[in-house]
Amino acid sequence: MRQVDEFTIANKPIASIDLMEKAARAFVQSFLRDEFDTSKHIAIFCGKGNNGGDGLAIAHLLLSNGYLNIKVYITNFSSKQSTDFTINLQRLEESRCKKVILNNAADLKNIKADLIIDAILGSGLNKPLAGEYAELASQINKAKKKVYAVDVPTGFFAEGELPSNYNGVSAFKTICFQRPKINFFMPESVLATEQFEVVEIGLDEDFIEKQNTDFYLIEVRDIKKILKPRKLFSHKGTYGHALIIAGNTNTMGAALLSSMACLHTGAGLITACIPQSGLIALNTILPEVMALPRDEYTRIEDQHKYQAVAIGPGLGISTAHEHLLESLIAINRPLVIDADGLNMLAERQDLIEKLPQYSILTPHMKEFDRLFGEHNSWWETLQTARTQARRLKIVIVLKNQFTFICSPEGKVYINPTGHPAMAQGGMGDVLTGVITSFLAQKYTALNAAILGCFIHGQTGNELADNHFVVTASQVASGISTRIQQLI
Ligand SMILES: NC(=O)C1=CN([C@@H]2O[C@H](COP(=O)(O)OP(=O)(O)OC[C@H]3O[C@@H](n4cnc5c(N)ncnc54)[C@H](O)[C@@H]3O)[C@@H](O)[C@H]2O)[C@@H](O)CC1
Repeated sequence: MRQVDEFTIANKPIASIDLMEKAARAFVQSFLRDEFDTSKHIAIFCGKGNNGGDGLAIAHLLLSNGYLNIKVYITNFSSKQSTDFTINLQRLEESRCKKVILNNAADLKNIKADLIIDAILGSGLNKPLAGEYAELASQINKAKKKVYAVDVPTGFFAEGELPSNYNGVSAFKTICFQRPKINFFMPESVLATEQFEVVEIGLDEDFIEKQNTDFYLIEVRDIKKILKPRKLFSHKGTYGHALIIAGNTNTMGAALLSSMACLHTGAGLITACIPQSGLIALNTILPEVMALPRDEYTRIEDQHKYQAVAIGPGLGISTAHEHLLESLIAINRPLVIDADGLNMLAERQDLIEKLPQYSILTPHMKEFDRLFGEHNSWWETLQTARTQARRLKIVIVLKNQFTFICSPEGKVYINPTGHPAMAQGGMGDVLTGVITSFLAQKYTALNAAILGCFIHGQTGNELADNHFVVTASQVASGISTRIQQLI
């Protein structure tokens, strides 16, 4: 972002102070959508770098928007101050804004404010907080006020391994500039911010797009580019035959949910390979889906007739199932492997080495650790996932609130869709069905994973608008409508 910032200033008719003003305006616009009451007392904490410069510009703008109870606290913990901070400080001197200089954190007796804006340190953070900065962050947190952070909460690293003992500011919301920081997608970020919103500040988009990066945020426009409409004169054969090997006596629902999702995502034909005991349920609930009874099964005959094969949801672990997995891997055609398929793989590390290229693994964090060893942080987990995806030439879908899709080329695609209302059993089975369906329809493994995660999460998001909890069945049956809206 720093490079983009410099490029924009050098190549667009915009001075850095004006870019700061645009950033402050964008922050204030977003802030005003949440907080309308102009009688609120707002404490704005400013460092002396550009993050602090933003804070001063925000103070100025809030004053001109009728917020008269603004108090600006300036941290005087270092002698350095940025040019744009200095300019904005001069501008603020001319207003009636109350200012307090903090020479150390102890100068702050108590914070008499309804709201706090944190503009102490932003993306310039280059070491963990210590001394006065750490003390000030602790005092802000102890005040238990609603905190809005400017760009990045003070003390939070935008990228890289997050320290386990976070000691920075804990914000209610971070309003960040132009692009989300990668670490906002890590579960550990909840300690630093409950939510984040990205606001556009006019940085050069063409230049951003051309930057060399291994991290990509999946956006609607990407999905629209990948999705193909159904063609005139096409028939069920056009859209592939998916085989879903799933379900067991007590977990038949997993097979049904996966198959249902596969159906609503548009595969031409679907066969569910389930135990005899599930046939009545399958024929009753999903008459469109064919059955391949699994009782004595250790091999899948005619594997070539399936364009996509998934194994794992609710499958159960047994020697027969392990043989089945081994024989599928031996055929050397890409597979989608989930749940017990992954658990069996974890017990057979030799099979991991033989995984067909462009297979898709869909582990949650625990399954991932069983496969590739324990990790201490999400950043570490993500690095292993990238390395393994590249080494084995597979796609790894690392499931979480924000799912990371690691490609065989070592890139990471971050899926922004999904909702806490979806945190319920069966949701992963549905995702497997959706991805398998896209694979059957001849999307590449990477695109099937990207489409699957995005559309699955977006369907959940839409449902969560009107539901406290969104069930896996609801998501499965809502997928088709969502795809149609995207196309
Ligand atoms: N393109 C962009 O990203 C834009 C950025 N702007 C703002 O500029 C900010 C970045 O500004 P700066 O680069 O001046 O950096 P900061 O304002 O984040 O930090 C100021 C200085 O603090 C020092 N510092 C770092 N870690 C420290 C620590 N742990 N303890 C004590 N001191 C520490 C560093 O020397 C750093 O330069 C962004 O977060 C954003 O708010 C906006 O004004 C406009 C556009």
